[in-house]
Amino acid sequence: MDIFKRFTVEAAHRLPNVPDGHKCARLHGHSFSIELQVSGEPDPELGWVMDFADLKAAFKPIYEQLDHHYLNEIDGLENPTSEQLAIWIWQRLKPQVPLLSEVVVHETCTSGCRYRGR
Ligand SMILES: Nc1nc2c(c(=O)[nH]1)N=C([C@H](O)[C@H](O)COP(=O)(O)OP(=O)(O)OP(=O)(O)O)CN2
Ligand SMILES: [Zn+2]
Repeated sequence: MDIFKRFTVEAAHRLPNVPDGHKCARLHGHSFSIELQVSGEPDPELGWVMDFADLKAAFKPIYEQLDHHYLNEIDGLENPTSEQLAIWIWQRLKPQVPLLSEVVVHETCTSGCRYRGR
């Protein structure tokens, strides 16, 4: 069974490696929607795969590094595409949440990325 929790990260970025004239080379911001999915069997007594509150607590230090920050200034996010942000989150959260199965980054209402560790 898969459970998920969504977070909104307000952040600025620019994409430094895009071709000349690309709009994303300019500084701009997004309300990134980050969805974390955790997969496993529900505990027979508790009835849940994992307490949503524990997932929120595990993500909190990562969230705080991102929210209301300029992503390009964060170590490992010098080229903060949706793809790189999903990988960056996965690498930091997976050791804390072994049942983590997917990180989804919605950069806009129509664009985003799903990452499952590969
Ligand atoms: N594969 C990727 N492509 C693009 C990324 C990315 O992270 N990965 N990022 C961007 C920009 O950051 C941009 O802010 C988002 O791009 P886009 O979806 O083109 O944004 P729009 O709101 O302009 O989309 P429309 O649906 O066309 O209005 C670019 N590409
Ligand atoms: Zn962008």
